[in-house]
Amino acid sequence: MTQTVTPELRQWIIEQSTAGCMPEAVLDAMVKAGWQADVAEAALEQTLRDHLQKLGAGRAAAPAPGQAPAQQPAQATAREMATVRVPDIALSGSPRRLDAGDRMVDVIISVTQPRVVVLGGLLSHEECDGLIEASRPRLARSLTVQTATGGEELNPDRTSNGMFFNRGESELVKRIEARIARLVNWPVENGEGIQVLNYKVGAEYKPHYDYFDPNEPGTPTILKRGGQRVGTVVMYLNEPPRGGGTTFPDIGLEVAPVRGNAVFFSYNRPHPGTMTLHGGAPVLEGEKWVATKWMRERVFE
Ligand SMILES: O=C(O)CCC(=O)C(=O)O
Ligand SMILES: [Fe+2]
Repeated sequence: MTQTVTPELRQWIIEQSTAGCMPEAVLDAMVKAGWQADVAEAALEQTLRDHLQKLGAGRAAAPAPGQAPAQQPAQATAREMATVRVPDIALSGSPRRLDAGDRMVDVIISVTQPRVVVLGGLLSHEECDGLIEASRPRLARSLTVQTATGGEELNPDRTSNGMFFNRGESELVKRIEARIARLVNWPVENGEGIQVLNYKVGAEYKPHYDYFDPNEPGTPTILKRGGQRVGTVVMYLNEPPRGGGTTFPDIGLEVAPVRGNAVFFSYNRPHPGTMTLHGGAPVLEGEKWVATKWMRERVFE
């Protein structure tokens, strides 16, 4: 059976995309509604391309008489058209150290795909201790935002204790937030409050993605506050003698938890294709403390 793309479907695609739905989610919904995957993909790509061209034509100046019309941009895929800007660290020229404003930070490892950068000395030892001590009275078994409802729940995949600082709540928190914002070129206002996690022996955070799953019914509610997550910085506040590394199974990378160091990674769409699956490996000896900073597309308040 041949399926025909109707004007209603085109209109629906444009509405979903304008509302911030990623192409993968729109595609998925179409397939679930009975569209053949190849028809759905072609319709999505063509509709978005036509729509963007129409928007662009509205803005572009008409060519002067006798002048050739402006060249059409190279054909982009629907995914490329929907790609968002993400936090990133300026590493062109391969600098050994980065100026984070009030502190120089070492570049230890950088990976381009996925974007992962291991940073040395993002925090001083005193700052690590300061975060741990400030968090202690507020620790509770970690809750994860539950995308099914938009609420919070106890997550068996995450056996750590945790708490959130409010953004800018103390001089220490403010200083660290400003440093991260400068390093990853992303506004402080787009960041969630720093989260501190404490893992005891045997505790872990099973591999997961930090973005919110577009297929979960609670996700649109979560996204109203600042849009998707697009980047993460995990800072190590202490050093468990064994275990507790941050693993990236898709690329076989394990980052050792070294006090004051951090791992940064970014993801331009909420999709496993970003290869940003990661987890906190079980702590085998001692305990582990980390502070996580998540960055959103827009202002988070
Ligand atoms: O504990 C770790 O190494 C990873 C933490 C993490 O993935 C998170 O906080 O989202
Ligand atoms: Fe994570």
